[in-house]
Amino acid sequence: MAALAPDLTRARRLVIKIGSALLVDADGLRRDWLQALCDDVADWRKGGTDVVLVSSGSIALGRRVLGLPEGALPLEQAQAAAAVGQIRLARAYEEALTPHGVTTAQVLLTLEDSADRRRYLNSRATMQTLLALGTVPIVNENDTVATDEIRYGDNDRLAAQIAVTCGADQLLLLSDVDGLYTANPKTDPTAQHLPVIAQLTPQIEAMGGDPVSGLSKGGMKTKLMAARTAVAGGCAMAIAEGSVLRPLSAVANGARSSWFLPESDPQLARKRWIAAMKPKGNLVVDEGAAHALQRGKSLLPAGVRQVTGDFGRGDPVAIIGPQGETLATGLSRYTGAEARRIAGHHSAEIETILGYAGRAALVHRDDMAV
Ligand SMILES: Nc1ncnc2c1ncn2[C@@H]1O[C@H](COP(=O)(O)OP(=O)(O)O)[C@@H](O)[C@H]1O
Ligand SMILES: N[C@@H](CCC(=O)OP(=O)(O)O)C(=O)O
Repeated sequence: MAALAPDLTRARRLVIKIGSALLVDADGLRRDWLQALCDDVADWRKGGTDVVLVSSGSIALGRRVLGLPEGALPLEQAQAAAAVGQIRLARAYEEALTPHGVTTAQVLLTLEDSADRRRYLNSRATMQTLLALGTVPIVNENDTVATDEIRYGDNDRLAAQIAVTCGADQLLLLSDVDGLYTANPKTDPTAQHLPVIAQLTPQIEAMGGDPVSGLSKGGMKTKLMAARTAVAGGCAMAIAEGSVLRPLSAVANGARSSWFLPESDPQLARKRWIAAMKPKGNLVVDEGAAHALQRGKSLLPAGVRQVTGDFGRGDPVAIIGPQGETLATGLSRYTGAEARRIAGHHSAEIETILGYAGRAALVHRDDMAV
């Protein structure tokens, strides 16, 4: 393993993406392989790593059960196959992990669940809770309802989004290739393997070639797009050969792979992401609150003089100083209507004013880019 590559055995929170071809072959579900993968997953859980599995395979499994023909399927048939396959897929993971005392949970998402702020916060909270409870979430795209406009279409990018959403420090894409090469190794015998990619330069991005289909499903292209999301979100990403039994142990023991190094720590990446958001409202604060923010404190309702805009919980708001200068962008823990009612009041009064106990801070320092 290259010196700079992260150590898989030391992952704090690990997201693993499993492609359809690894799970399903001409004879159906590869149960022995799945059991060996889950034996690895259980070992990593025992070692204290939180694990999320992003698994493809619902369409590949379902189409076999339904006896659908080879080749591309019309959308309705792919969705029907996904419905039939997903239930079997989730069951197979459950059967492989239960003997290890590991509880599984099924999570089905669409692109909208990360694009829409409220749904994003909801799915993030659910994932955090599932991990805090010690379960292994099994994630897939909700293919049965996801039409073209709202679907990722490939689980590489879904896995990267999940990794960033959950604050994972490592993402492992298990594929049929042991990493990124300077060109497609299946067609170019001179292609060189790249063990560590410290920066996603345009030269590296060009190595992905063209997507296999209009949906960018498959190939290296979507893996490089996933890498961009992961590393910008502070998560290291690896591409490794997954067809061997116990692929996590293989990588940990030095099997060839490619690692993309994170750009920054997740907290810094999150602040950058917040800073780039378009505010949906303004909170004008007094001198005391402005000073508190400079010292890294949260914004309490007591320091807020004026609230403008119609925003929801979790929406971005601009925090404006007494002289009209923009001090920060942050995510509001209250709606615009609620913020107007509690502005200027002490946090202890929130329950009396709103009729329920809310958070003490209007914008928490973790959710603020100053
Ligand atoms: N620069 C490259 N380096 C490695 N593989 C590449 C490259 N360009 C294209 N590929 C192709 O990408 C394939 C892996 O993508 P894909 O088949 O979609 O895997 P998965 O099913 O795991 O998502 C490899 O088998 C290889 O043929
Ligand atoms: N969500 C789809 C898989 C999409 C996908 O990315 O597939 P693959 O390229 O095999 O990882 C399914 O479960 O069939």
